[in-house]
Amino acid sequence: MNVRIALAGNPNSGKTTLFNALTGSNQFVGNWPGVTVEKKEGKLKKHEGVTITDLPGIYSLSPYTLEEVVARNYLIDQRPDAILNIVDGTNLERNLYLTTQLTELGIPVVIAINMMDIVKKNGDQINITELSRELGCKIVEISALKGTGIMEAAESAIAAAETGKTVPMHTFSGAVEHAIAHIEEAAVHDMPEEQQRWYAIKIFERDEKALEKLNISKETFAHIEADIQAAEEELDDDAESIITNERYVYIAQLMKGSYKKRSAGHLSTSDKIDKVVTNRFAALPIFAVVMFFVYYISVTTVGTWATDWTNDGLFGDGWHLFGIGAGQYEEAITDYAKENIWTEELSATVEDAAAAGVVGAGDLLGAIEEEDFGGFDEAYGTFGDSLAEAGFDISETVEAAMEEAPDTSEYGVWVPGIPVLVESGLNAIGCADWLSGLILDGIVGGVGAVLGFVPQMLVLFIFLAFLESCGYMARIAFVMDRIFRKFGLSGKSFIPMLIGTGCGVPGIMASRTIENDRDRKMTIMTTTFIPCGAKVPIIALIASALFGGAWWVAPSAYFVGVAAIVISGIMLKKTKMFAGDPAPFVMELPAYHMPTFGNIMRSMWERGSSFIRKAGTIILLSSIVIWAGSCFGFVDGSFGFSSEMELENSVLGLIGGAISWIFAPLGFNNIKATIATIMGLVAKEEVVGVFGVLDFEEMTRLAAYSFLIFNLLCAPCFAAIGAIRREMNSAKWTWFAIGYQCVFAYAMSLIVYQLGMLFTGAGSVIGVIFAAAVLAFILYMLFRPYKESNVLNADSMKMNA
Ligand SMILES: Nc1nc2c(ncn2[C@@H]2O[C@H](COP(=O)(O)OP(=O)(O)OP(=O)(O)O)[C@@H](O)[C@H]2O)c(=O)[nH]1
Ligand SMILES: [Mg+2]
Repeated sequence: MNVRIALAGNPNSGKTTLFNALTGSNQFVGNWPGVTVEKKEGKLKKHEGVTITDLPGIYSLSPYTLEEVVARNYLIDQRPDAILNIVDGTNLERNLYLTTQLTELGIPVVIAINMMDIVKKNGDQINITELSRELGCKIVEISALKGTGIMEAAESAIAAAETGKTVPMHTFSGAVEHAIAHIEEAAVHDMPEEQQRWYAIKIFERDEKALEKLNISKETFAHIEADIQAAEEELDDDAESIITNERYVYIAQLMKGSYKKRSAGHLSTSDKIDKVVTNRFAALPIFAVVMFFVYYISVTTVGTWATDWTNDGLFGDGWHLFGIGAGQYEEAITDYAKENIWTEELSATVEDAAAAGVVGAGDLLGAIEEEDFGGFDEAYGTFGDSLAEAGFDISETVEAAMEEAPDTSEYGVWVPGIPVLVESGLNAIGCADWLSGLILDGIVGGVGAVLGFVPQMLVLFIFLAFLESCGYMARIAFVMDRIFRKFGLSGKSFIPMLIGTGCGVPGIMASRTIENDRDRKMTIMTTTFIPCGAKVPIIALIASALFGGAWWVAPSAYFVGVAAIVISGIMLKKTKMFAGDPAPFVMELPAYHMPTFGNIMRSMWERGSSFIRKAGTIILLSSIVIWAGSCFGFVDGSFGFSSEMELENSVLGLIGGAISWIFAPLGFNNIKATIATIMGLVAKEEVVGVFGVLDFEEMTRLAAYSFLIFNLLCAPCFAAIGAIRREMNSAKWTWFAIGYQCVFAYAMSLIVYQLGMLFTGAGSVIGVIFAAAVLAFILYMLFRPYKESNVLNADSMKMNA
């Protein structure tokens, strides 16, 4: 026995929630319409040979958008053995429109009325027996979220699949039925009987896709056309509207007989919340504050704390178990530092350096004044060399004192970090030098550097999952529409960008819900400007290593992404390819609800686990490649391996050195930054991975920020480029998208770096002139009056070819 059951229903009715519950899958669920854009298959739990297919949501079987086509084609061409029609009980009337069409397909239908928990809470009543009799199929009340009734629904669908078809109970008016009967006779009588009615209705509606598929001869068609026109004349409307109207009349009558709403007219809690969060003036500030806190908490506070522990503890020297002994150590080391490190002489040197404006001296001074040894140690590690170079060498005092300093592991319960354990393990077995180098520097160092950021990302994903599944993000799409519209994108473009905060690949795929081809292309091109999960570590690394964990770095990266989208939208809209207004925004706003803990965790894990999987595969591999590239090279004129290879002589260094000039105008023409940027194309996590393997090399803050901007905005990783290729379905458009992203990133970094250098007083004349020219061009594009032209659309067609 092999039964195929398809879950079909309106967007946001709970299909995927039910699918996950029935099959134990982990498909993404969100509280807005259009979450699922591809069909997904799974096996029904505790039942042999039952396959369940989750489909994208559809409002009718006449699709408008790409993902709706996926659903319709599956139902019509693959013909599942039964359809489990998920109906949102809180929106019964609108949902039944699809039901009336599904029952005509000649496939057995079982209706599952979902969200019964809310329906009951609202005190509304649905008369199942009556409705079931009228529609001619079995109805089960369920709550996919709470898990009630779901197995019964699935089992009813299996039973329906085994016993045969659903008989459509609804008949259209006389004139229409007359025409349909004729059409069945003339055009589709050689089809399986149960499919005839559906095709006849579609032919009556003059549905292009159905007509295309059936290949009806000219004479037959003329004959049919006469029948259709007769009905149109009699009912004084066009065929498609006749069918639509009659369906609505039928549904209204169904509702009258089987649905009782408790109270009408009073504002629901959802409406009350919406009055505030979608308020014309307050909406954006509220959103900005919400996003600020999300990024601030996940990257700066909780995130930093968790990441510090993984980086310095788990993948570092080690940590105090449960913090036992940490306090004593803190006291001991502070006392020791006050006596031996922060001598008057050293403090004076640092003060002088700070007065002379040496980078990092302020951080050191601050740490000394606050008696914060951790902060001092970190700042010394980063800026010690630059102080020495500027003639304020404090290394002698510090290094000498550190020899005798109290050791963390003598206090409390000390758990050594993974590198320490691995190193002592390798030493114990007398491992060869190169092998322990590969394992420690290549694998543990590279993969560890990336994994260290996992906690931070998980925190971010929890917040995003909450905002998504409670329904807030759907409002933001609505609010953003008012703004996005001004620069040529619709609010619908916001959803892909939102999903893109996790990973660009599903983000790009989510652009399928956008009907208008031009809007969709523009969204695909700009979605990856939003920092994805893999870019978060880059932001965090630069924020902590070069900006001393400044609070504004992480939110600023997010706003750079949004600004890039806005600027690109305005500029692109003024080009030939994207001229024209975005399609009107239509999306229903789902009711708010409290997400379940399980759902949030699932969503977080969905996004986070791919990151961890990548660490185990592609990042592991490229870490090894980078390690090898940095250890093999030319020593004294001959090629070979050395664990003490100078970067400049290594293979990696030679490659990086050969092309680093490209980034000179952006301020980071050093070999590591170049290699990191290139490896970023493999996976953005690699940018951090490279610094992990190759150690962080000093950059000025301005150069680092320029490096950050470039890496945030330039072409995404290969996986995302692949997604762009698939969704654009054209090599030309893919190249155009990548080219645009890289050029745009370059321009932005150039402007920031060169004009920033002006403020430091060290700007170069040529650089500033170039940057100013680029800025002037962008401003010109932004403020140039907008001309619409018809000829231009032809060009966009050409590019599609
Ligand atoms: N209160 C309540 N909420 C539910 C129930 N079932 C689903 N939801 C919520 O409804 C929202 C939409 O659920 P999904 O499963 O993503 O809906 P879908 O039909 O797959 O949506 P698309 O993929 O967009 O077509 C989510 O926020 C769910 O948590 C239910 O029985 N009760
Ligand atoms: Mg879904």
